[in-house]
Amino acid sequence: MKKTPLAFIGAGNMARSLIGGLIADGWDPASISVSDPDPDQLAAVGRLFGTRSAKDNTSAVEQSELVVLAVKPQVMHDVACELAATVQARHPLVISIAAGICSNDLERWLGGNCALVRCMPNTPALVQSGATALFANSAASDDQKALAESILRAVGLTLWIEDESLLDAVTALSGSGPAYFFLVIEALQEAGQSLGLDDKTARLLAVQTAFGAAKMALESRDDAATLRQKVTSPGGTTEKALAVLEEGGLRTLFNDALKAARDRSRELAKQFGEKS
Ligand SMILES: NC(=O)C1=CN([C@@H]2O[C@H](COP(=O)(O)OP(=O)(O)OC[C@H]3O[C@@H](n4cnc5c(N)ncnc54)[C@H](O)[C@@H]3O)[C@@H](O)[C@H]2O)C=CC1
Ligand SMILES: O=C(O)[C@@H]1CCC=N1
Repeated sequence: MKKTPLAFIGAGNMARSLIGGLIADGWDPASISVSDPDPDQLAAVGRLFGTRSAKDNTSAVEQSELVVLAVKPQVMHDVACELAATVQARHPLVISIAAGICSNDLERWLGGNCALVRCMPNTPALVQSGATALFANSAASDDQKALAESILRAVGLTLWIEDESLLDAVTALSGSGPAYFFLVIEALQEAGQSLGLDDKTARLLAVQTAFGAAKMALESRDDAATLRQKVTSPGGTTEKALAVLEEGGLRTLFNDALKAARDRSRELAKQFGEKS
């Protein structure tokens, strides 16, 4: 069992996805301390995973070598300032998963000279199929980078980026991305039902088709466009459906959607990152 003492600050959706994935990968729940001012959230995580519930954020960090900040961007300033003294005394590696909040703002709030990895995971981490891009600040050592990578790799694919500003694009693509695919599954299910399939049948066919397509895209040597062409028989059914999607502007819609998410990530940085 892996026993590096970890703290999760915030016990919400993303913390649960990461903790669930880590435990499934063999992490000892007793080495994970979690804090959250909402007693229901904290109790739910303890019940689900058998992690330790800390009485507050500071005591969670006091016992840990690695701290994952899993709170909303809106509260990151207050949480980081509250933890600054403990972080300066113990020098844990700090990992932030917050959308938008830049490493230099976070480092300043934590008291300066602090090893920091900023990353953008996604909720499929819960089933160890996450995708995470990571960025390390200059204070993070190679060993600390390797530790951060090992945590996120336990819950899926990891890759490093050198240019922190690209995390806004990563957030738009893979951070928010599971929601786009869930929407497509919902839409396919509803369309199947409107053609007469019962809801269970429509759901199963939509979900398994999404899974099969993703698995093929991951495992095949062909790119997505080639795989799409192989489904599309000339004069057949797929051709008709794809023509409707292309004429409806699906590509433009996704382009606009990702731009909107990227811009919101930039706004979050401005809105919540300028505090001293
Ligand atoms: N949900 C997602 O798919 C993803 C979220 N993120 C990022 O993860 C972070 C958390 O997002 P979610 O888990 O979705 O939010 P959430 O709202 O589910 O969880 C946030 C948790 O923080 C707790 N909290 C609030 N104030 C606190 C404080 N002062 N100290 C400690 N805990 C406090 C809340 O009670 C809540 O349980 C955000 O910064 C978000 O940008 C990143 C990748 C994907
Ligand atoms: O919607 C959000 O702001 C967060 C960041 C990426 C996914 N969820």
